[in-house]
Amino acid sequence: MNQLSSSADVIAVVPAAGIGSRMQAACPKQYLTIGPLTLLEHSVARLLAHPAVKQVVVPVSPDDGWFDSLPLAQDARVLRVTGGETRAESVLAGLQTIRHSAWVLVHDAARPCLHPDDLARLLAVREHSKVGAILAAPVRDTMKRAEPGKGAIAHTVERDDLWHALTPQFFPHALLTACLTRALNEGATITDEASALEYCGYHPELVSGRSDNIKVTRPEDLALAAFYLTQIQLKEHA
Ligand SMILES: Nc1ccn([C@@H]2O[C@H](COP(=O)(O)OP(=O)(O)OP(=O)(O)O)[C@@H](O)[C@H]2O)c(=O)n1
Ligand SMILES: C[C@](O)(CO)[C@H](O)COP(=O)(O)O
Repeated sequence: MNQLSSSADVIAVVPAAGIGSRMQAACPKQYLTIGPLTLLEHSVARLLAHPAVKQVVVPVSPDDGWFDSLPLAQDARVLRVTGGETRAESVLAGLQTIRHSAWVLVHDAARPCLHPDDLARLLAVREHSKVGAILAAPVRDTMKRAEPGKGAIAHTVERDDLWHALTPQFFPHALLTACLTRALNEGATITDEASALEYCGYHPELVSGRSDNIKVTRPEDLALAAFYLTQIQLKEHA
């Protein structure tokens, strides 16, 4: 990738090598469309709309047959790399292509509704933090822990201080790469980037984010994401 002009610049990794099995769609969900664009294109565009985000690395499946047909593939700011068997391995593959960026953002391709204000507040964390932060939304519902393997309630989970982890997640490049590498090498269960830092003893900050920053995961999520994205874009162009 081109050397960045300033250490203030940020590179994003947008993991897009999943198959979207829970979506039960004809193609991986990152290539489903809202309006004229795929979820991937919406997610990348919302990151590149911020002036600090200079480049985006997109890990895709080795046999991905969709990415190269997108206009995105011709954008000099976007680099396709080969993803891994898990989201964490895909993110690490993306991180390993980055040479000159002190901080990195990781954002799910399946989260097209990122609000610019949330992104700006997350990026501001680097002005005071050396560990980084994630966007997160406080839990609203009463949370239940199920009895393992049964459709019955074991107990209610205390919801004070309980948050939904969202993305983007924002960390020093060297710290995230080191923590993710160690966590994967040691067989830790890593479902987001913050869990790799937690595994290594760090405590990333929680930046309260909008609950409409949903991850399109199940069939009913696509229409909701389309509604939220339309609402955000209407306000941006008001
Ligand atoms: N090996 C993988 C698995 C997932 N992802 C990406 O990580 C993001 C969040 O993962 P998830 O929502 O679980 O996507 P999928 O794994 O595709 O969905 P599913 O679990 O339903 O198959 C998605 O953008 C997905 O493309 C990835 O880059 N590499
Ligand atoms: C990273 C993430 O979106 C934070 O909530 C989530 O962990 C991704 O989980 P998935 O099962 O890979 O969708």
